Amino acid sequence: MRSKFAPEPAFRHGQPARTGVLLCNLGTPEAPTAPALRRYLGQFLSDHRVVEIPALLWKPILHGIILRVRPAKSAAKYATVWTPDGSPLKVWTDKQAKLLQGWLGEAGHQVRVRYAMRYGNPSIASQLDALKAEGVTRILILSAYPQYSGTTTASVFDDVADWGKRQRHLPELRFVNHYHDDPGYIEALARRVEAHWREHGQPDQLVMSFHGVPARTLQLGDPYHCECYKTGRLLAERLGLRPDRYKITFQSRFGKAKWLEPYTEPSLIALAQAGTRRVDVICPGFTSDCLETLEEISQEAREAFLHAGGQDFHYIACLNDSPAWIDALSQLTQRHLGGWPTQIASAEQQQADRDRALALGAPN
Ligand SMILES: C=CC1=C(C)c2cc3[nH]c(cc4nc(cc5[nH]c(cc1n2)c(C)c5CCC(=O)O)C(CCC(=O)O)=C4C)c(C)c3C=C
Ligand SMILES: [Fe+2]
Ligand SMILES: [Fe+2]
Repeated sequence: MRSKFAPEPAFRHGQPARTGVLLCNLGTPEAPTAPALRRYLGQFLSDHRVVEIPALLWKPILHGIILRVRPAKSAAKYATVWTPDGSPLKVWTDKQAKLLQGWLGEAGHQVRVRYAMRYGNPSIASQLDALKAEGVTRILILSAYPQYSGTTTASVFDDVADWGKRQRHLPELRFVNHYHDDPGYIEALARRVEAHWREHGQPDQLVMSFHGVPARTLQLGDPYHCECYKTGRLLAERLGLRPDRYKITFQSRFGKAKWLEPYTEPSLIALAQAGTRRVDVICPGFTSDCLETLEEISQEAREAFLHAGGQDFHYIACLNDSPAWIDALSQLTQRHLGGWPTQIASAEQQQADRDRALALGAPN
């Protein structure tokens, strides 16, 4: 009888435990084309964590309508943000993983950093396999989502658990649930905003736009809404903004059901109509720029605000490869690795690693 467990390499007695960090992001299509979008959306929207409609009802809608119409429309939007190196989400996540590896210290300090995508490639399973093949026996799963949501964070957990079901020799696993109020994360966001304001002055309103989820999930106990509000409040406090100078909104609504409100675009239109001349928009829940920030906010929402009478619209880029963010990621990782004997490097070695990571291309 064939076993469902993959064959294991011979157990290496006496070798030091190696630690892996897997930075997991949502996923993105392989190309800005309708067939690539069909594959990506097919996998994404079949996840019951994302669309909580019974499969018997949802499958005919997904395959009969959505996957016939949406791929071409979404592909056209992706084409407007695609870079020579591929999808922005993948480019930034790849770079963050490389920089984090440098910040933490490379070979010799026993920590190996990789990134994976929940949908599409590189898959979570392939990167967990790769870490195991590199001799890693302890893995920290770190999602790119600061705010916990069943639709994203828990879905990453499901995928890791599915992989685990196929392993005979499991690594030790740790899972970061959220870091929506992490001081390093808030500081990195604040520095992003302050850098923008040093160059362009302050707006009348700072709009903090988070990805939406169905409103029902809040009633059912998902903490996402509360965590977005806490992030927003902490960022405003750090920036010294009074409550009438900022607004928290939710974007990227999908389908006809009620999602978390207030919605971003109608809020921007209302602000313009009420005489707000300049808005700055930041998307704190997205740690990498992607379709939802570069197209939906920086293009579509900008146009809606200006069309409604607003004068000036500034989009503030995501954390991407900002040094304060990589530093926050590194602190967060080290805290969650606490207790695992990973031989974190000396202060001098860490500085040398940061210099090397910066030479990889992070701006100052
Ligand atoms: C169908 C419901 C969706 C839920 C629930 C949802 C939650 C959710 N998503 C993100 C982050 C991202 N979503 C992105 C794209 C995207 N999201 C949905 C739908 C839901 N998201 C779709 C259909 C798409 C694809 C684009 C489209 O066709 O409109 C992205 C960008 C990916 C990229 O390639 O650039 C991100 C990031 C979060 C954080 C979240 C819940 C908190
Ligand atoms: Fe989404
Ligand atoms: Fe969108």
